Parts: sequence; C-alpha cells; structure tokens
Amino acid sequence: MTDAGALLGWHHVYSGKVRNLYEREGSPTLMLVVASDRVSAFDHVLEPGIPGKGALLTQLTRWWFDRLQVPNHLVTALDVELPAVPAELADRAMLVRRLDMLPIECVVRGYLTGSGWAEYQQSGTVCGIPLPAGLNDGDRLPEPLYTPAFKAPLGEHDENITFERSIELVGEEMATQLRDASLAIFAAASAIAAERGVLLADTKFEFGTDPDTGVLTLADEALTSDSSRYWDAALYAAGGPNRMDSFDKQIVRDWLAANWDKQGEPPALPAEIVERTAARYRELIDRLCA
Ligand SMILES: CCOC(=O)Cn1cc(-c2ncnc(N)c2C#N)cn1
Repeated sequence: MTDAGALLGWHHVYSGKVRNLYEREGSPTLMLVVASDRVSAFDHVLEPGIPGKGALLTQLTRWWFDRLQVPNHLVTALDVELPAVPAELADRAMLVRRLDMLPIECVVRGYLTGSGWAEYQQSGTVCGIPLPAGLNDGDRLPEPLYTPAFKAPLGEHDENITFERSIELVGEEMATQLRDASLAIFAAASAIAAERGVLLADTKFEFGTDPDTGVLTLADEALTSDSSRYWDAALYAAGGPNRMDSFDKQIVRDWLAANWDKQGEPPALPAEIVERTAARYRELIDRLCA
C-alpha cells in the first residue's frame, strides 16, 4: 500500500506534500493522518525521501501533544476502541478526531528570518506589523508576533492576513481565541525547547473546533520540524554564518542552493545528503524528547 494508495477501511480525502489524510469508512468522527518520508524544499517535493522522517515527525508531534496543556485532535485508546492501522504505517500514523477546521494558519514568529526578514528589509514590517529599525536576519523579536494566514487551496501559497482580517473571516471571539492560544502554546513550547538547548524560531498551528462541544482544538501536526524552525541555542549564541542552521532541512537547502538553479525539477539528493539529513531529524528528537 503506498501512502496515497487504498487503505482498507479508510477513505483517502487529502494529500499534502508530505502527509495524507484519510477518513474512517462508517465512522465519520475518526480520521487518520499518515506522514511520509518525503521532504520538500523551495516548494518542491524532493527525491529520494528521508528514511524515518515520517516516523520521527509523528513521534515529535505526539510528544508535543502530550506536553501542551491544550485540547488536541489525537485519539487514544481511552477515547475509542482503536481501529486497526496497518503495521507498516503504525509509527508514522496518527488517529485523530474529525474537527470543524478553521481556515487560518496560525503562524507565530519569535525571530526575524525567512519571509519575515525579506519583508522587513523592504518595509521595516513583518506581515504589515511595524518593527524597530536596525534588526538583522536571525534577531530575536522584541516579543513573539502572531501573523495569521488564510489557508489556500492545495498547491497555492497561503495569504498573509492582518488580525483584523481574521476577525472578518472567523469572528472576533474565535480570532482572539486563535491568537491567544497560538501565542500561549508558542511561549510554552519555546520554554520547553530552551531547557533542552533548542531555540523555537517560528511555527505554524492549525486549529479546529470539536463538532460536539465547539471547543477550540489543536489539529494537524504540532511543532514538528516541518511546521517550525528549530535552531541550536549554543550555535546561535556563538553567532556566525551557521547560527540559524535549521535542525532538519538546512543541509538539503544548502546542497540544493549549490547544485540547482531553481529552474525545472530539482536534482535527486545524493545518499550522503539524505543520510546527514536523517541524522539531523533524529538529533532534534534526541535533544527534545530524550
Ligand atoms: C494531512 C494533514 O491534513 C492537513 O494538512 C490539512 N487538513 C487537516 C484536516 C482535518 N480535518 C478534520 N479534522 C482534523 N482533525 C483534521 C486534521 N488534522 C483537513 N485537512
């Protein structure tokens, strides 16, 4: 059975770059998120996959769900009698409760980097929010910024929106709940990561509401190295060009930058790059979850 292939007892409903979503036949409240070993960079899914990545990121999101004091969509044996999940998928699959998903990507930025740095260089703002002058790439922000985006259809880029626009989309009470929950989770996760010598630079949350209770519930993946930037705190404090090397894809990004002109399809990753990237994914798990 391939990731996006038929899965006995499950109906495939969604394929992202690296994960697939299924709904349980005959059980409308149960869904299955299956993480693949695929890795994406520069908006391309790369070949080959990174061995163990799907299982490592599933382990990481489970670890965070267990630690964060917020309702999440993970289903455990305490909730329902768990239906069979094929053995070959078990370590990279999550049984989740179906939620009424909200169309907002809840991005929180603790540091100035990536697209935020690019905008800041042009306009001194991030997602339209003015920042102090004189900041440099990688600088810690005066306070974490909530910069929501409107979830785009598959394959398109999410659209950065203002908090006021998010109010128009989901109402003031829900928009406020999303912002406050995102900032609170970011603060809690940043403290937990920092205790382990890891900086959480930025992340993206998705939420839904429980169809029965209306309770705001953390969905999708949480604080994985696909949805977040993680840096080594000691390397960052030492400064220098590698202080913002991410814990996972930097090796891939650097190799692609040196071996691909961004035209057409990216080249296949050499075995050495695949092995080093797999080791970096493992290293983050060992640092955080040990
Ligand atoms: C492959 C993972 O899915 C997505 O990336 C986007 N997505 C999530 C849902 C969803 N829908 C209802 N309930 C849920 N618990 C979820 C979740 N997670 C739909 N699309």
